[in-house]
Amino acid sequence: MLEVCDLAVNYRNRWAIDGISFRLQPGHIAGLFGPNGAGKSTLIKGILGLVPIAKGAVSYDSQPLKRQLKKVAYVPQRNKIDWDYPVTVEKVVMMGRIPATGWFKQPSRNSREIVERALSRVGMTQFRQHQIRDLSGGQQQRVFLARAIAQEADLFFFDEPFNNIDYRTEEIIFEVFQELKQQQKTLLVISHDLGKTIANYDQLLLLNQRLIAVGERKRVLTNQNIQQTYGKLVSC
Ligand SMILES: Nc1ncnc2c1ncn2[C@@H]1O[C@H](COP(=O)(O)OP(=O)(O)OP(=O)(O)O)[C@@H](O)[C@H]1O
Repeated sequence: MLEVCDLAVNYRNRWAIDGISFRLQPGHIAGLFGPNGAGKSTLIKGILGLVPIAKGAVSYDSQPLKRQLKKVAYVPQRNKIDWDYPVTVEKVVMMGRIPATGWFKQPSRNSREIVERALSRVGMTQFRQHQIRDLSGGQQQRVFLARAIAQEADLFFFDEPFNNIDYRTEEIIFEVFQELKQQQKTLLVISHDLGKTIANYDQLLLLNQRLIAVGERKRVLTNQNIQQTYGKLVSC
């Protein structure tokens, strides 16, 4: 189980997030929602130690998560990635194997098979030798999903994977999420869609600097919680 306890991140004397506590169970998909600037990306970065945390603790199976980062797959927002970097699709997915095999080692046959299966799963096999910068946004997102699959992690963090993608890519992403859930993985996904895709999440978190609500969909999506999170009523 992932446990976040009283987490806070401060940027230049301003609290981006404060007092965040929650737990995520294996075999659950959690959706993290909140307005722009609510601190959603910061929360994931704080959990992973990618930004300094001002206070709080994060543990996985009762041990500090920072000592178990090999078990984590993280897919950042697409617009935060340098897409001009010259690298092929296959190499990007193979990078998912580095935590397991180490740097500077020739990929094992097992790793090559895992990468092949991951590429096939997201429908990108025929693009394996393409440069990542030449792909469409949705194709790039599929490649990063394949890299996360290839990592064979226990915990998965996705920052807005659904931005600017087509319907089929969205479908593939949710199919893979369900497969990971069946494998008892733990998923935390940032999204903005409080519409029909909300049914894919077992647990919702509403964030606006503080955690407004966390838990099962029906209990979380009350008008009062949504108003507190977004500052106005939205239909969902
Ligand atoms: N490196 C940084 N230095 C200073 N302030 C930052 C930094 N990163 C984020 N912030 C600020 O912290 C707040 C939370 O940002 P964050 O990116 O976590 O929000 P978000 O909920 O992910 O937003 P969005 O939905 O727009 O992606 C914002 O006010 C942002 O301007």
